[in-house]
Amino acid sequence: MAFALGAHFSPPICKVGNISHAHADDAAYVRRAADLSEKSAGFTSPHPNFGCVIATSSGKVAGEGYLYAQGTKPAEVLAVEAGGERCRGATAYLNLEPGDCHGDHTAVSALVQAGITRAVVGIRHPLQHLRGKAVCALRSQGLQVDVLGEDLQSKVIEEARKSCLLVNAPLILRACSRVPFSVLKYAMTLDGKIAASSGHASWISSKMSRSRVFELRGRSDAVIVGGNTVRKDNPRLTARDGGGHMPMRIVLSQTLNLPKEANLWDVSDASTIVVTQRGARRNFQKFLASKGVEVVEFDILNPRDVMEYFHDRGYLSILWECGGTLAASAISSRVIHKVFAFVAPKIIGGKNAPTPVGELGMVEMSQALDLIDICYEQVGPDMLISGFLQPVPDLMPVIPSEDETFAIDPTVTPYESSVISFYKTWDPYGAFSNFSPHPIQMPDGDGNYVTWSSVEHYYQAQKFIGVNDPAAQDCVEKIKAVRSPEEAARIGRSMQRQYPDLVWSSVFLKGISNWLLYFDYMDIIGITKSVILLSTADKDLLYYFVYFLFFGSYKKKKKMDHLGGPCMQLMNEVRHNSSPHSY
Ligand SMILES: NC(=O)C1=CN([C@@H]2O[C@H](COP(=O)(O)OP(=O)(O)OC[C@H]3O[C@@H](n4cnc5c(N)ncnc54)[C@H](OP(=O)(O)O)[C@@H]3O)[C@@H](O)[C@H]2O)C=CC1
Ligand SMILES: Nc1c(N[C@@H]2O[C@H](COP(=O)(O)O)[C@@H](O)[C@H]2O)[nH]c(=O)[nH]c1=O
Repeated sequence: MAFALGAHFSPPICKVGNISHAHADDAAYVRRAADLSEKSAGFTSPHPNFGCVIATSSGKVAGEGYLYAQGTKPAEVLAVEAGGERCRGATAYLNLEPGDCHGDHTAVSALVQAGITRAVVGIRHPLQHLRGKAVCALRSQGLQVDVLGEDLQSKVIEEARKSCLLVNAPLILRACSRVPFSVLKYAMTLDGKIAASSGHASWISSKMSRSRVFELRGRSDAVIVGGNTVRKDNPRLTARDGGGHMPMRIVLSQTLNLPKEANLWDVSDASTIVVTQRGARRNFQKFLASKGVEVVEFDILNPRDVMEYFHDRGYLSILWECGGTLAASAISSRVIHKVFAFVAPKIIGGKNAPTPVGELGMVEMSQALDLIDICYEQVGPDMLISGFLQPVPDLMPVIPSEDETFAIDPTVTPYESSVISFYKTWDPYGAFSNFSPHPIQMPDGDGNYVTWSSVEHYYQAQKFIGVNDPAAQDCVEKIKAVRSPEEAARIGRSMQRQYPDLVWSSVFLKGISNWLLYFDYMDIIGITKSVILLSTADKDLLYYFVYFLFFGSYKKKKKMDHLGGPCMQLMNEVRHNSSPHSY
């Protein structure tokens, strides 16, 4: 699949004065960058969408690129590679200011070295620790940098800026709130029902609409349903594209009165988490755990707390495919940002047939929630109506960080400052992440050094190396071949789910050495152990991957099975020993 193109895109011609002509061109190229940036959707877990278009002074596109996945080549690098010599004196159009999770200014250096003389940036990076850095770096290298809405202002520019905001809405939201971007999707008949009175709902929307839903799932970190939808529909909630990104499946159930036989308990294709109320049906919780389903308990199960929890676990984008009961609760809790309603030209009737949104406590039409930025699209015989329930926060002038908001309004709780949380490479401290895109060299069984694209590639492959089974060897080769650490993780985890016995014992034995490798890896990427010691001296280092079943759960301090305990012990030693750790 090509993702760096020498494309044939030309901006629409505008015949009004020179400035508006230039603005129309700039706006069209930035919009093109925003459209391109979306092409990565569904390949890996959602990540910031970056696109880059390079246009020559005569208005021809020299090269284009988009970020395929976390940890792969930046869009700017791909675009200058495609543009070659034609980049000299050209303008680079970026929907989003580059983020520097590599620690080596890759995107900025690529543009400078290619001879780009002007950059037009759709929006500044929303994350505080990256915001403005690349714009400054490019300017300090002598490039003219125009940021939409700051250096360029007009109606067309404003529209282009908006397309940049929309294409990265989940990231923007992450910068200013503590919940993931949530989309409520449903399919209803023309008379507003999401099922017949019997509860039967397959199918309301057409095959084409349902394929569109698979695509939406592929763009999401997780899909959520309520307990009743599990009981009535026995859904699978997979993206169905055979090998692409599979969202986590999440069930919210207070009673845990769920069937023993359910498609969601088969975790061979995708993982499932059941979120429930503390103490609910302990035996059923054990049963779910035996199936490989994670159970998370809350004191009171409300959508906002659940969303804050998944935000803290690094989730960026959630698709709600529940019925009206949970949908109403989620809307009331103000966690739903966007709605996708598929309306099918069918009438089913039924006084008690369920509707998409249950009780919201509104009594007058003036209280109705108005959608904004509405789109109407025909999908086969159905109409898809989408729109935002809450505006995407504007970055102008600057979204205050939660810490800054706390300084003004102490009732707003800032992030727990004693915890360093990282998972995604673009988060603060993201370079610590096992997804960080730095190749490592590790000795193989014969002592020869082999290069792995990232620690994640190496780690996932270790699960199968030495396992005497052709399927395991095939899996190692697949892991080696994929470009992004997240793809490596997907292959490794899905094999692990399919063949738990094959994998487990070998991983267990290798576990500690992998952890030690992790510290070596930090040396490789230039973060020495002493820096770790300094920067974490009075902090709890919260490694998200200790959530994984294998490591046990450090945060919940519940199960320190497998590696959870030894990891924390080792970390405490590293943190508190002044002498270098011996390994
Ligand atoms: N056409 C469509 O797009 C869709 C249609 N449907 C249809 O809708 C019907 C089911 O609708 P509905 O009963 O509303 O299903 P929901 O998916 O909304 O499930 C409701 C259940 O969610 C759980 N829940 C957990 N936390 C909360 C909370 N804070 N507030 C509310 N509920 C919570 C409870 O589960 P528990 O009881 O286990 O504690 C509750 O009974 C089915 O007939 C199904 O076919 C469903 C989804 C989409
Ligand atoms: N009935 C209905 C939908 N229902 C939703 O899809 C789920 C089933 O997903 P799966 O088992 O993966 O095919 C179901 O539980 C409910 O959330 N969706 C739609 O796009 N159109 C429809 O007509």
